[in-house]
Amino acid sequence: MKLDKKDLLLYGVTDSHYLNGRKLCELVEEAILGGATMIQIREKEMSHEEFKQEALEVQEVCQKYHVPLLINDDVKLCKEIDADGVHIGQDDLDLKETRKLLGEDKIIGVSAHNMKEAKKAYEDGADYLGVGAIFSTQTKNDAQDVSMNTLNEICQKVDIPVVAIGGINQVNVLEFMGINLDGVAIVSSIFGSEDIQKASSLLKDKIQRIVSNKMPTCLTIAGSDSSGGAGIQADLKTMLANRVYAMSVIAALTAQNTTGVDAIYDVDASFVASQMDSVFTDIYPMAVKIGMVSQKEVILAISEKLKQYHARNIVVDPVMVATSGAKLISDEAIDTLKENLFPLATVLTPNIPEAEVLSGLKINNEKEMLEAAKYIGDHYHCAVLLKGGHQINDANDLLYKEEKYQWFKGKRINNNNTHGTGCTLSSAIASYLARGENLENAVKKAKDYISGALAAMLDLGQGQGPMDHGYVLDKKD
Ligand SMILES: Nc1ncnc2c1ncn2[C@@H]1O[C@H](COP(=O)(O)OP(=O)(O)O)[C@@H](O)[C@H]1O
Ligand SMILES: Cc1ncc(COP(=O)(O)O)c(N)n1
Ligand SMILES: [Mg+2]
Repeated sequence: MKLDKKDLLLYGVTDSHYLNGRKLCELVEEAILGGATMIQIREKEMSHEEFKQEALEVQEVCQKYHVPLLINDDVKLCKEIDADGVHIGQDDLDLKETRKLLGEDKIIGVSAHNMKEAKKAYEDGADYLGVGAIFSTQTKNDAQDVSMNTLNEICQKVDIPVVAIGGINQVNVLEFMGINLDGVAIVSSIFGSEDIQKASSLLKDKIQRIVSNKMPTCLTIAGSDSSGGAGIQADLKTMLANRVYAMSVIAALTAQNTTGVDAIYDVDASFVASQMDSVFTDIYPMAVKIGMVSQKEVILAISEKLKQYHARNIVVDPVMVATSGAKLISDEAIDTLKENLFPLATVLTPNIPEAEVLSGLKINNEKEMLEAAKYIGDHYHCAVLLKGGHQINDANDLLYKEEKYQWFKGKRINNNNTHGTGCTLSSAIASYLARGENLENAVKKAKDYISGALAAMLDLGQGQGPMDHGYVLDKKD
């Protein structure tokens, strides 16, 4: 039997610690009834004869439901009972040797912990890769940790199916959203469950949606702008216009229009946390933009939740003052931002006045922009996009990342309606990160988008009006 990559979707790996006096074949049957698409038996502490007896019983169940059965490590046993294949680790038998012994018709899976091992396994003829441990796991205490980035890179660059393994459960399985994998291999969250069938069914449902999803997902955590040009409203419009699915966690409400901010109503930190739980445990965002967060407790809650859910592609717009001049954050909160949120950021996007506050430097020209960006990036260990919308003549933005500078040039558009420019730019960057672009390309595309939105010359309101976020839709007329 050759491997059909659909068989990897929910790959149940057994562990006799979870038997509780029951037979392994019964547990496997429950897992298959719940939706397991492939089974591996993995017994580290059994005699060959015992293992063989158990394997034969499991094989009968697997054959009944046409589910492939693989044996962990034991090539001899695989041959003896004519199982569908083996899974081998880096320290077990050599892959080429295993292929010689088993022939082309058997499935051989290989564990990989990094790109080098993954490429070698591919070259030597592995049928699939098991990449992990992604999360910490009790099943295997010597397991090496593999980052989500490494997993993603292996999925993109190595041309054989990939399953993730290691500590995957009902909640963290959602973190694979946007990673191009073929399935998940699971021990405890299937075989250690009270109801194996139900647990398998829930996991299958989640992983199925993730594997087949084509829509990038993006979250904004920010303040509401009643006039719709900045904050949450600008973010959602921007994300839609840049073709990602947009979600929002509202961290503050403002009574605001194009002439100014009339009132601010803070949202409770615990309610911000609840919103984040609701989002992250259902539609996991592939990028997160953070805008106006005015209170210390709210910032602390946000950073805790971002860590808990291992959020990635985090764009932090350190909103301090609205374009209209109103202060949007307390001084105490600025310190909390620096300490708790900046270290989690993929990129920070201060405007010139914000960069002055964060660096303590005056910025009057492009040379001083370089100095301030470097100071902030080196200080907070993240990339910095210092926006050139204020004071300095051209609308040139500066990216400082890992000691390198890159300018994103923009012609200054003679448009006084710049309400929400910062919100819009950071949301567009998050959208392109969610779409899988690297930071440099995401900034370039976001800059093109905002230039177009300004050039559309919408003119609403009595003050500094909003941009036309939907200008890209005109092309479809
Ligand atoms: N008049 C303008 N013409 C062209 N681009 C602009 C103009 N004003 C702002 N931008 C661009 O909009 C983005 C947001 O910048 P900025 O207005 O400085 O941020 P903020 O809204 O946080 O103050 C940047 O890419 C900046 O270059
Ligand atoms: C709720 C809210 N959040 C952020 C901004 C900043 O606006 P800008 O993008 O112009 O800096 C704003 N005016 N209101
Ligand atoms: Mg602005």
